[in-house]
Amino acid sequence: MAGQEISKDESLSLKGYRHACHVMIYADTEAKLFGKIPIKHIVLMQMRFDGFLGFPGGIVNPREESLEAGLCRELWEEIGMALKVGPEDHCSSCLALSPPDLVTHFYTKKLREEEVREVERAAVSSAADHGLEVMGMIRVPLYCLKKGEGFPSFLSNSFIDSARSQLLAALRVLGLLSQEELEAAVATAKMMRQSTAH
Ligand SMILES: O=c1[nH]cnc2c1ncn2[C@H]1C[C@H](O)[C@@H](COP(=O)(O)OP(=O)(O)O)O1
Repeated sequence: MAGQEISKDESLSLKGYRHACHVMIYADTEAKLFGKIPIKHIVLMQMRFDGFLGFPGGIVNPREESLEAGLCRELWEEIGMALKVGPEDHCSSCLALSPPDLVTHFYTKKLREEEVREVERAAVSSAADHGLEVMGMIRVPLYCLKKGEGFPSFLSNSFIDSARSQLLAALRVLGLLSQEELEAAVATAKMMRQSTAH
């Protein structure tokens, strides 16, 4: 769950807060699963060292660098290549529910499909954090197949902090999935979690 939304400027005036910046990298694609199911969009997340899914990024100290400069530095460590994320890519800033002294800033960055492939290659071959803090970049399956396979099943995973809410909000705001598709996937994921709970 996400905490209370706050403006980026207001959050930077708060005393004693830490700032975390993360980015959703995405692209359009013509690719089709099994040659027939349109994938439509590539959305990148990562499997973290702690077994949770999240977005690339990390803690930034705004007294030392801008949020965007700090995010790009974190990206260099996690994906192993320079990726420019600027203020124009800012999506939301929220007071985290836990820990209480954290602001989470979220960005979205649209690339071309070939550039996303480059990010994926660099993440494995050059990133300092690969196999350490980051176990690997992953693509989010946005389609929905029978019995909740695809996006609903993906949503049943464990996400770090507000990463799941950030994903759902970004897909809605960017129009990558419709409100109806999102609601159906969330409802199916909830049923899947209940049916597998011990
Ligand atoms: O994807 C995310 N969305 C929202 N919050 C996140 C996400 N990933 C981590 N976090 C939270 C968890 C921590 O409280 C901070 C910083 O985490 P992390 O990315 O692991 O940063 P460092 O490597 O410690 O710099 O944000």
